[in-house]
Amino acid sequence: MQCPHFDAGRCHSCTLLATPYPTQVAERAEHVAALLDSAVPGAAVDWLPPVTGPESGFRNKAKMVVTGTVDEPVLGILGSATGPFAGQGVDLTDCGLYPPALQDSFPALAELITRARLQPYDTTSPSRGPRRRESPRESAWRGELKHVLVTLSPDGELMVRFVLRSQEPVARLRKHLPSLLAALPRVAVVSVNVQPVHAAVLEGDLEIVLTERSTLPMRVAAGGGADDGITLHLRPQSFFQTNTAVAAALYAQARRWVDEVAPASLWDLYCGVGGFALHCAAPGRSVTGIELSAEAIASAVTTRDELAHLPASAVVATHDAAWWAAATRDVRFAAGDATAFARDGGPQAPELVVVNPPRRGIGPELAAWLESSDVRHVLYSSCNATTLAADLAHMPSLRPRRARLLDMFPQTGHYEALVLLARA
Ligand SMILES: C[S@@+](CC[C@H](N)C(=O)[O-])C[C@H]1O[C@@H](n2cnc3c(N)ncnc32)[C@H](O)[C@@H]1O
Repeated sequence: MQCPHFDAGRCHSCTLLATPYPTQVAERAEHVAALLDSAVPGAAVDWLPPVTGPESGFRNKAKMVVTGTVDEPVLGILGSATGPFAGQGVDLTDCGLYPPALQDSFPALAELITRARLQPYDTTSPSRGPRRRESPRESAWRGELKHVLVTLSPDGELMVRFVLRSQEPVARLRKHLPSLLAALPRVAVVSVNVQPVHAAVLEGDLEIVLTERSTLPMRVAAGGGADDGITLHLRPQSFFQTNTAVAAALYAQARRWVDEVAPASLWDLYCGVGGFALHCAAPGRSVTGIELSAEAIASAVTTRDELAHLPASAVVATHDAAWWAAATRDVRFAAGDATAFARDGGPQAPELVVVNPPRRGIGPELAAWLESSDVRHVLYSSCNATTLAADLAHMPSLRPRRARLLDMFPQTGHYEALVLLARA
């Protein structure tokens, strides 16, 4: 794939652009197999062929740093610390990783920034004198708008979040919101996130939703059909897998392996908005999802309740309304720390545990708990095979049996790996 920004040295994100895509996939497959082999020597792992999706236009979310001026805002990234673009805003509105519907939203968003006078946050210079630089207080930096975060649903709707330094511009944003909604009628949710700290942090704790709707419906359909996917609800501060097509394949694969094992009880730790829990639900199966973000838990509960009360004629993910009413009867979600829940949870250990942690992995404490528990199977979905391998080394009694690479982030060294472990 060719990219003018990469060629000119303006953006270095897609480190493997020069490598043909089939070679990239083969190398990633070798990489994860070698890591698993070194973590668990001699494990007889049945590898399924890698799941791939489109090579470009696959990112469902754009995280745009806003630089430039209020009259000419630049949406993209800040050039890397060294080199010819250091400290400069780089326009990435035509980035090839974004689908056309995301790219098409950027001009109207830039126009709103100008109309509502959302001055881009100036990360480079405190406004008043050297003493401020010695003691960097947030008030010393100019500007308000830090990032614009845009998520595209598979059905073409958008969620737009403005990350601001303070609430000062919120009234202006509200006033000009109708013009944005007129220009982009597929915008379902608009919110402000307040991130008051001068630090390389994408977003803060406070979220103010400006639209009537607060969730973006994300239909994840492995087969692509209108009624074969579950529609997950996504609130502004919740995590969602970056590549919706590959995420659908990930949840479908998880469901197939879980149904083969047919556990009566399952925990989905690090459950986010409930993707694994809800895809793996079944009549007679008790499912518990645990997640740190209360917003994500609220989203998961919304989806569960929607599935529990489908209209009699509805068919979702090939099951009818009666099946879903039975499948969701024993599905619960709770906000909390995954390790603390397992350690202090009190309830009997389930037959199967799904874990899908952030890049740092589940860590030695949860791995040790799983190792010494009665859990028969673990389904580990990982976006970082190095921490996956380290975690597996802490669970020698749980042997990897089946595995699959899911190519979630083409053009980069990153990928998702799904591994089914069974107690030896
Ligand atoms: C890779 S995401 C997976 C989310 C979800 N399984 C999915 O498929 O979208 C990891 C999730 O773990 C959550 N998380 C981070 N630390 C956690 C912790 N200590 N305990 C529970 N959840 C945590 C994050 O908020 C995030 O939603």
